[in-house]
Amino acid sequence: MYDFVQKARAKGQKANEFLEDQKQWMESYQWGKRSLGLVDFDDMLSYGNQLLEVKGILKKVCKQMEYMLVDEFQDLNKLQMQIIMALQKSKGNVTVVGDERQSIYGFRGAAPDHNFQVFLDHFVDGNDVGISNNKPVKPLLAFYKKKGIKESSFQSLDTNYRSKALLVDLGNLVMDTTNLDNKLLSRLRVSVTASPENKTNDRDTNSAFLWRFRDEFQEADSIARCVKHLITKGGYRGGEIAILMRNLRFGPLILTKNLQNALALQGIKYVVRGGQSLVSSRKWLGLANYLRAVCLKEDSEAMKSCIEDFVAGVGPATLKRISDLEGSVAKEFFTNERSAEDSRPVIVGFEQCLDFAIKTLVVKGKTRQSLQEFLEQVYNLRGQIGKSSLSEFICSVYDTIKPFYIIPTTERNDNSNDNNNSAKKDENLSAEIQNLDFHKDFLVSILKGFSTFTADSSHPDQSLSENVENTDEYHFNCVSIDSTSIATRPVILSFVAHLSMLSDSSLTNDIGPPDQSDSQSGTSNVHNDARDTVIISTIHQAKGLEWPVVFLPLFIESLIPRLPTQASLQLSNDPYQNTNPDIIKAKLHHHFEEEKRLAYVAITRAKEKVFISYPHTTKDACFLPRSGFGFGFRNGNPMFASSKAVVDFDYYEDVLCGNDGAEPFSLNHTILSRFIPQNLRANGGKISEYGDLHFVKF
Ligand SMILES: Nc1ncnc2c1ncn2[C@@H]1O[C@H](COP(=O)(O)OP(=O)(O)OP(=O)(O)O)[C@@H](O)[C@H]1O
Repeated sequence: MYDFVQKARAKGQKANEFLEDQKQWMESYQWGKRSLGLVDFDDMLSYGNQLLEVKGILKKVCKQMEYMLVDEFQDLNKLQMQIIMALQKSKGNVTVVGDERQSIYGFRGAAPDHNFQVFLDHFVDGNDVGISNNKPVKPLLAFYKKKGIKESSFQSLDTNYRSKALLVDLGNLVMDTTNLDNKLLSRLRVSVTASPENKTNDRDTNSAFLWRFRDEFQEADSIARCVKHLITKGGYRGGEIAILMRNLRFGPLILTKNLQNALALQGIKYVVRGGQSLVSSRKWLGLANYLRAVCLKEDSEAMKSCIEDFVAGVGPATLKRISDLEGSVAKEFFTNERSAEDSRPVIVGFEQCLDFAIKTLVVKGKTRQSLQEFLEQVYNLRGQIGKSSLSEFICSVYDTIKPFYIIPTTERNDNSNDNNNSAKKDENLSAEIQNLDFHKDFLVSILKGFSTFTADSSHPDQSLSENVENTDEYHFNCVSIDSTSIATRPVILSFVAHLSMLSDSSLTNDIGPPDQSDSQSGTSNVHNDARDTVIISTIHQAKGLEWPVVFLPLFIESLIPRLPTQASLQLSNDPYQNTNPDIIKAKLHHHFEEEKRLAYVAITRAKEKVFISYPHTTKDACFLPRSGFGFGFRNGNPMFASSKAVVDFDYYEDVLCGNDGAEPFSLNHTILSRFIPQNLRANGGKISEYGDLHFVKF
């Protein structure tokens, strides 16, 4: 319903244009909003627009601004365009920047052709407003010359300073196959070239990769290993890497789940953006950290975060003092537990430092007491591993941290320099507990919805959610956390990954530039450091952003390009129109053009490397190699038009594309017919239902 309302409003549809049942939807949606006292995003636009009609307001607003600059102009819908029109003070005060290739908000009513047309008709007055040395858009000028528009009213931005030349080529290949049926847009299009600097860089030859994997588990695992490799050996930081996907969910399927598990198992910090967050709360992150701290003794960062969250009066300064004991702990270990001949290095985790700090009175008084109590709780919970079921165990962890969320700040002992910091945090946490019904039943319901592939690695597809009891009955085998066996850890980590996805927005909120005091004191507060956090995001959310390295997993038909649904084709209720092959063809064309632009946006987010991948076993194949996108496999090697892409990780030889011989491609191929799976192609123009999706036969 929301989807319908959103689209209708974005298109500026009026009530009298709706059918009877659509009117009812609209009314009940409005009623629901009003009764809850809510204003949605479109309301902000339409109320804003209405406000401008109130006498005096428009004048007042316009007085405040001399010039207007509109970025991402192609994405404006009609309502937004109306606002721009209203705010236009005089010709020449509006500058718009847009790229028709990046128009990916058609589903929200974006109408680039309409926007550019309106701009040319209403805003351009022929004033010479030359602002750069870029070339004007020649073809467009020829067309508009007779209207008296001067050349410098248009500037073409045709140099890509962001990406390596091969990535620019790849983007162009994708777009070259786009058939523009709109004259204005085709006149506006300029061909993009890489900047001279990006053309000459040696690394360019290793910038684009196409991977095919056995299945989505192998894909996720390999991406996580590759990310790790890039961070540990390639000199990249986590925050320089993004994993972009068409959808983070697909119906009930959580598409990022495998990736999250794989990243968690590699110890890579990540944040999921753009997903539908079921629970937006920091407390879920707190629970996830506590689980990690209990289950993974070596996860120092999780333990530090827990202490910050759950131990009163301890903040970054105290944590740093404790971390600094690393050397002393190692020395003690060598003296007491190692023979003189054993020269293996020793890795000291934060927990050992904490234990040492308590023993040697490096921390004193109430802080020491609180830290000791915290450690004892952790040890107690660890003792349960191997004895209780997953749900019992997680509920015990929850019971342990629950009091920290409900004890008011004033009753907490704040006894160090970190008081302010921790008091503020406590305040946030207790505000959250009041707002959300955070109780055990809810936790258990999440647990019941949790399915993991790690419970029985011999059956990677086993979904524990099919049988809740399975999860509940699953007992940990791992008797000691120190054991090298990881038999139970994946289960817990899977759950942690699952949980952190539920709390993705709270994680996102936590990410920010490193705290000044932290960098001065040398403390690394990794959890709050965006620079070390890999981003998992939707392609739509990545718009306008860039990363040195971009992974594009699950590049499979049905995700990208998404197959058209009845709704996406916006078929009308008129049965004649729905069976008219020309109309259907035109709408399909429109649908897939937008999907290709999405691929273009995804590819052009990368500055240095892009890894496009897809699992082989799914029913849906990757459409890239056989589409007009201009790249595919030859003799088992991924190739683009220039054959320049060479995979540079020997490490990954085993997981790279299989030998499927040449798979030729043709730039001239009719994209449309290639996109529609063979079995769905038929004569006539009937719509058939296929599972939940409606496919169109033509
Ligand atoms: N003249 C220039 N010289 C060097 N680098 C530049 C120049 N202009 C832009 N860049 C760099 O190129 C990258 C892309 O620039 P910017 O984000 O402004 O482009 P954009 O057209 O808005 O991109 P998109 O619309 O695809 O998101 C940035 O890293 C920016 O610093």
